[in-house]
Amino acid sequence: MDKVKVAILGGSGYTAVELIKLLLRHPGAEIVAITSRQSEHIADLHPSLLGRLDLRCEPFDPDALKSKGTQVVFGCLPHGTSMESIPPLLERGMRVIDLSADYRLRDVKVYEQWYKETHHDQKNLAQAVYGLPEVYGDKIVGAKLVANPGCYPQTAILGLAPLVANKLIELTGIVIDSKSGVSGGGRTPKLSFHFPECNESVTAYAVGTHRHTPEIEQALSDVAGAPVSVIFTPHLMPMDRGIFSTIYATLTRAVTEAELVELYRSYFADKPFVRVRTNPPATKDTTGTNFLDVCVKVVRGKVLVLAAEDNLVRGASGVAVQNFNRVFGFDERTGLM
Ligand SMILES: NC(=O)C1=CN([C@@H]2O[C@H](COP(=O)(O)OP(=O)(O)OC[C@H]3O[C@@H](n4cnc5c(N)ncnc54)[C@H](OP(=O)(O)O)[C@@H]3O)[C@@H](O)[C@H]2O)C=CC1
Ligand SMILES: CC(=O)N[C@@H](CCC(=O)OP(=O)(O)O)C(=O)O
Repeated sequence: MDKVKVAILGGSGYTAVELIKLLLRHPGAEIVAITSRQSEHIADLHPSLLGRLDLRCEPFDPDALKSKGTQVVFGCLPHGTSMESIPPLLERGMRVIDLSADYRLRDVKVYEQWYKETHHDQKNLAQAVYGLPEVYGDKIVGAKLVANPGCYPQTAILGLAPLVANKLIELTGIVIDSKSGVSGGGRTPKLSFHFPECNESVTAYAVGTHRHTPEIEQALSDVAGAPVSVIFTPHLMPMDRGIFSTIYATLTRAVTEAELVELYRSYFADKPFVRVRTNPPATKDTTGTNFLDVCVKVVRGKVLVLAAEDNLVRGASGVAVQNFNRVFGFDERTGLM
């Protein structure tokens, strides 16, 4: 089988370099182009790629990408920028897996409310598939535009899916307390991520306003078949990478921890990247992998879910490759195990 020809947008960023490393190991993918506003060799932008990929970054030009035979483009751009770049790629018949948030929320009004930006590509929003394979797996097969999920939402959605699918918790007032490493904010410099600002310190941010709230609610409402509402609070942790979420919900009936562990094991039995554990996971257990580790506990009548992942792999580039595998008919695990 010929390799699928791949292009990547936003070459200098963190998700791009993770994606490049994963795709270099993928037997069915060939990177034919990387775009960047910087006309540099990719190994000058990311020295870890020295000797592994001999490619100079190029300016974004949809016709040039098409002329190289590109079949799929991974967008590793900030939200807002992504929706400007993607329409001409789709028009030229290339598929897109977008790592930004621009195509995740089905309701454009919800996007504009939470992102405080006008959505410029409602046409393609209508055909986008939310790329969380464990929930929307069949819809991703052959999709033209995949909206890769956010990093935090994956821990919350997968952590809660078995409970909401089985109506075991109240669907309002679910509390999601999440912590992220600093790479979650990308490579582009921001003051709050400057080493002396965030090292040896922990803080919450975007309290009550974080844009992942509606994304979590949209997916969990799909799983529940009824509206779900959550209180989501992210925290910045002085570590390079990793996300840890502690989730609290109220049980609708008495159930033992052993029954819940069994439920989680059976719900994720055919989902190779979700590992159900009986002890609390640690971010380090998942570093550099596409695994999302989850543990469920019952404490004083409440259910607690503890979930950990690597924000750059499972939270972004790894799940993007998982989606690539689904779109092009590879085994879901290809290049990721
Ligand atoms: N970091 C994470 O953990 C996660 C990130 N995401 C999402 O993935 C996307 C990429 O994130 P990440 O790699 O971390 O971000 P980075 O800031 O590390 O990289 C984004 C890249 O996009 C390019 N870029 C930035 N601004 C513009 C602009 N105005 N116009 C054109 N290109 C621009 C730059 O590349 P160049 O200079 O080469 O042009 C930049 O390096 C974002 O949408 C992010 O929200 C999703 C899940 C997790
Ligand atoms: C630590 C940190 O700043 N994290 C980022 C998460 C970014 C991300 O993955 O989200 P999108 O793809 O939805 O932008 C944030 O909270 O904005």
